[in-house]
Amino acid sequence: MCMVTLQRMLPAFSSCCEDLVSRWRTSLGSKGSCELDVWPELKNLTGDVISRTAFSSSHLEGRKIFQLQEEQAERLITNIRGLLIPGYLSLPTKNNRRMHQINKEIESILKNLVGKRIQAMKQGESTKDDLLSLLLESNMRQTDEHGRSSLGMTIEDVIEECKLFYFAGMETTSVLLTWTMILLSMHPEWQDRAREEIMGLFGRNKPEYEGLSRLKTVTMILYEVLRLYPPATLFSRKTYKEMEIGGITYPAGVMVELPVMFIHHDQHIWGSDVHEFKPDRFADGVSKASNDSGAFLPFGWGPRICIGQNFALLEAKMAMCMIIQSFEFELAPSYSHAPYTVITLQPMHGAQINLRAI
Ligand code: HEM
Repeated sequence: MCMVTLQRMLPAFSSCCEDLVSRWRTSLGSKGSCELDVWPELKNLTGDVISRTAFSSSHLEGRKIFQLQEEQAERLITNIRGLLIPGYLSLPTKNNRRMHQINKEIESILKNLVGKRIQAMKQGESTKDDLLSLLLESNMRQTDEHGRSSLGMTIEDVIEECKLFYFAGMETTSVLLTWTMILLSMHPEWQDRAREEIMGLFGRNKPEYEGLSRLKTVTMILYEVLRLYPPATLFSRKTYKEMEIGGITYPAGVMVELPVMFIHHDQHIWGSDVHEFKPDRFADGVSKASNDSGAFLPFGWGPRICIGQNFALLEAKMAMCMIIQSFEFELAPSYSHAPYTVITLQPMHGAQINLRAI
């Protein structure tokens, strides 16, 4: 996603963050402090951001889709964790019937939404600065340039892409923000350093694009969080023909897993302080942070690298700036540290944090 496009999405980022901060302010009560499990809150935030940036004016419909998809993911995990017998997913169990129904509901909302947008575009209505318009515009351009509609995506493809935005973009960014709040609670000296930088650049004003791209300490902190707690702990590839990797010959059809978590925690690459939270290691950029410039892989690598990485980092910077401008935070006594993987790396018992207004 190019920087100009991202810049145009900034108002959507900041208005979602404003909603979050004012909701948290309301929970503070008369003492000016409160305990909050920030994880579901931050999931709400990133879901809201994707809804608004993907579907702008129709973001309430977008939010409905994402809520349905969240229910779908939970039901799928329940199924996977349960006893798996061949054909189990096709049995008309209560869970499977609901999953089928959810699928139908999502597709029908999306079909309607995409159809309306295509109609509006054909009638020359001004396009919106959202992901759906970007997708449809580039699809139409491709169709025109080549004069063949077969190169463009079908409505079904567009619908699948819209669904992917949620899976790829919402959960990942929410866990990045959650681990960042947890680690800045564990390391208050870094919370202070981040606040100093943020207040120096923006004071109490709304962060703008120029300032966000000058944040150094906050960027180092986000990188260190992504190193220690990568939202995607591994990714997979399949050999499509016989090939040699690292001196071993693999036949076609072998699944190869890249263990991002292990690479990010390898002391031969990062040094003996590998398990410590030390954002300073990124002071001279990613390539100087370790002895292997390709070892930092939170967004994947190669042709399938995350297309949303700039989007995610800008969103995370905006959110952290607005949170840190308004609150000091520390871990609540009820917090218990238990990272575990359910597709993404999550805090098993939530992220209970004490917030205090500043
Ligand atoms: C901290 C946040 C994020 C992390 C850690 C992350 C991580 C990743 C990783 C590791 C991959 C590559 C998977 C592979 O190679 O098999 C990926 C792919 C992808 N990501 Fe992200 N992502 C994040 C945010 C986002 C956002 C916000 C969006 C959309 C707005 C997004 C959209 C995508 C898409 C569409 C792909 C598939 C690209 C392809 O297959 O060509 N991601 N992401």
